[in-house]
Amino acid sequence: MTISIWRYSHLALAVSSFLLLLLASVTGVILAFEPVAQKIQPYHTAGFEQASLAQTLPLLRSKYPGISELTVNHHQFVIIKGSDNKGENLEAYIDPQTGKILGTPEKQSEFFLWVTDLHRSLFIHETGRFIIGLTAFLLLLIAVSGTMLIIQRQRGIKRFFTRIVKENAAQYYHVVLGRLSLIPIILIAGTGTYLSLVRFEIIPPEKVATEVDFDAIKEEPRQEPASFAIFKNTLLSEVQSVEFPFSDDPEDYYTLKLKDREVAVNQLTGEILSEAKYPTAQLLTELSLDLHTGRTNIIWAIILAVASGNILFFIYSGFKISFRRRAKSIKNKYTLDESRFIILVGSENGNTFRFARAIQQQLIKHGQKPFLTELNNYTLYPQAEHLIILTATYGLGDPPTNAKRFVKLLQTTPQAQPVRYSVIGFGSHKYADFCKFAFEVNQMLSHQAWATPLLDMHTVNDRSPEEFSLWAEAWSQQAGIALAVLPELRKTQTKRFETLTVAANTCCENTEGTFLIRFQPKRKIKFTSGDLLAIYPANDHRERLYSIGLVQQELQVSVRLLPDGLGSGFLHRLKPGDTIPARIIKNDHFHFPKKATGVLMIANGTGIGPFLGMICQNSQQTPIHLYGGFRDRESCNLYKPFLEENKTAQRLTQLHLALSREGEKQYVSDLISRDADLVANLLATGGVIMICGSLAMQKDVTAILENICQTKLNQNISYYQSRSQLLTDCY
Ligand SMILES: Cc1cc2nc3c(=O)[nH]c(=O)nc-3n(C[C@H](O)[C@H](O)[C@H](O)COP(=O)(O)O)c2cc1C
Repeated sequence: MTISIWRYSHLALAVSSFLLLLLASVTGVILAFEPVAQKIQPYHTAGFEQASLAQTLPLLRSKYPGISELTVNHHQFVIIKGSDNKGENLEAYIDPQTGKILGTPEKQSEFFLWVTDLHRSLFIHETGRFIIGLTAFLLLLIAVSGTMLIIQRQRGIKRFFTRIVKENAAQYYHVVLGRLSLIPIILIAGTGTYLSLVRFEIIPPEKVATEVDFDAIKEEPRQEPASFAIFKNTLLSEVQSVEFPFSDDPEDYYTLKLKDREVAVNQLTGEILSEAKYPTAQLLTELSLDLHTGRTNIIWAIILAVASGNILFFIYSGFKISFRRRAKSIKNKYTLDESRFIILVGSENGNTFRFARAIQQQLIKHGQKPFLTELNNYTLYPQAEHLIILTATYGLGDPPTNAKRFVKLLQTTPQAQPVRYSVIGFGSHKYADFCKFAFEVNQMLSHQAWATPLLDMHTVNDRSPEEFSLWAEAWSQQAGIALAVLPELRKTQTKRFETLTVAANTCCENTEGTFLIRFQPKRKIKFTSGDLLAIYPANDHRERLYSIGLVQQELQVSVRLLPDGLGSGFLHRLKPGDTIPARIIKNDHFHFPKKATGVLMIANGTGIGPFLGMICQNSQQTPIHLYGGFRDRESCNLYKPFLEENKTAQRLTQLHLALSREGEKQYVSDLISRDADLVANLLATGGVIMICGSLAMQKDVTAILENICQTKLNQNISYYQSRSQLLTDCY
């Protein structure tokens, strides 16, 4: 059964009963204090547990000849009723060992009576009792559907009590407290339902049948009550009540109402005149009352109070979670037939929609006509030029409910015209399968003839606005539409510019138009290889991003001079000593892995830039294989001395060059095919593959890696992507 069925049932039940549940819980919390208040009264006596009827009954009968009844209440206080020596009515708490009167039972407090009436029947008698009974039953169903949701969330019944990932406070405590109070709540709800069924005689009442044969009553052999076997063998703690014989007449007898049966005892001989076990329904009713009210045990009463309090919290947090999910509601100004920009969302709890709407609003601001919908609604988009997919991941790397049909739809619905796509995965590193579904979607799109990637896939950990705006900046650059920094998502962030001084620029030394430029930041700033440098070549909103290598404490970027290139032209003209304003953007997903058995770096052209820095920083001598794709030997000469030097220093294990216009005319993808065993072994033993360079190269290499994963490792490539064993930063 899918998560949504349980979720919708859970929500529907909660919505239909929440007002009554609110009332029942508040009154339940109050009523739980009644047994506590009662129990702390000083009528419990030492030795009660050991006292037998043989000790107590003769003593009481001689001390109070008019005694008619003894009762042991739920707090184990002993009460006697009858008349005293002056013929006055007697009702008192007594010490069963001495017969001493300890106090007089008071009437139940008016306040508790009032709350009990409200709790049981809403002051509307039988109708109210029925409504409350139904509410208890609904609570039972809510608890069952909630249990199913926790099992699904925790991925199996065995993991029911394992750690819960803290996504947000409402959700976290809803689940944590739900698990803790599950048993008390099921008991409250189950016993409440049962008591209503008894009350309405849906469970038919059965009478206890104690039939005494008066003709068979004997007067001999007489015994003192203290010697009656039944009295000797019965403890006071097993008794609910004892009715004393009305007179000395042999036909009057003792009636013992014990916990499980009723016994009639001859007052002269101690013989058992009749004995009847209570029917199961009656025993269950007593047990239900004990469990539902906490009347027998002060600790249980407190647990019930806490559980009822938790129900109040569940009502609050449950609605909070639902309102957040309702944030999914989609509003479109334009139809799908007229949109060039299609935004598709996979979201379970609604958060991803916030990001999608921000893109939608930005595009509208730029005069575009975006269309936003759920992944499950994927269809033909006749005007589409751009597909932007934002999706969360759930379960074992599964799609959210509103994206479950997407994979099938994508296979059966090819777009008629070429479309450029970009996928943003929303997930959390706290889960093993980080953004797995998004990786799968990206992979599937890469196999569609009509689809071309506009960008490398981006991931957003824990809904980080910074990571999302990194995608926005990259997308803006490629699409030529500035998605402003999404101020609503980055409320607290203001741009911080650094001043960088050019330390060296190799612009004049080569013919290929590729050059290395190094900067020295004016103030001490923390950055590392793989982070991004944002520059503003025209001193306006136009931003250009370059992947950073940290080399000898300087910030180095590798640039290819493009004809009319705004950013590359600007950098090419810079001379040592020049200063520029720039921003450094953290790019955590493309940092050198802290723990890896080995790293395989794949780059073409200037994509080698961040790897130069990472190799330089490899002081731990993690085995690194660098696969570099260049046109010819000449074009890799810029990096050659540096790489040789690091190889000698054992910071680089092996350099594999693929030259596309010289010798065997190879691409890096050919070398990866050739070294398939090395790749498979690396992935299987916890190594990491990093790719940086053009999207076209990335596509070819990923196809080969996909094949290696499937044939040699029996896994999908997304398995390694979601475990951060395949990192990409391509453009
Ligand atoms: C029960 C549960 C399971 C999750 N499983 C994963 C997972 O396997 N991989 C992952 O990257 N993120 C996982 N996440 C994190 C979500 O994908 C992430 O918080 C996302 O931003 C939620 O977006 P949404 O609110 O639009 O559904 C999980 C979250 C929850 C609550």
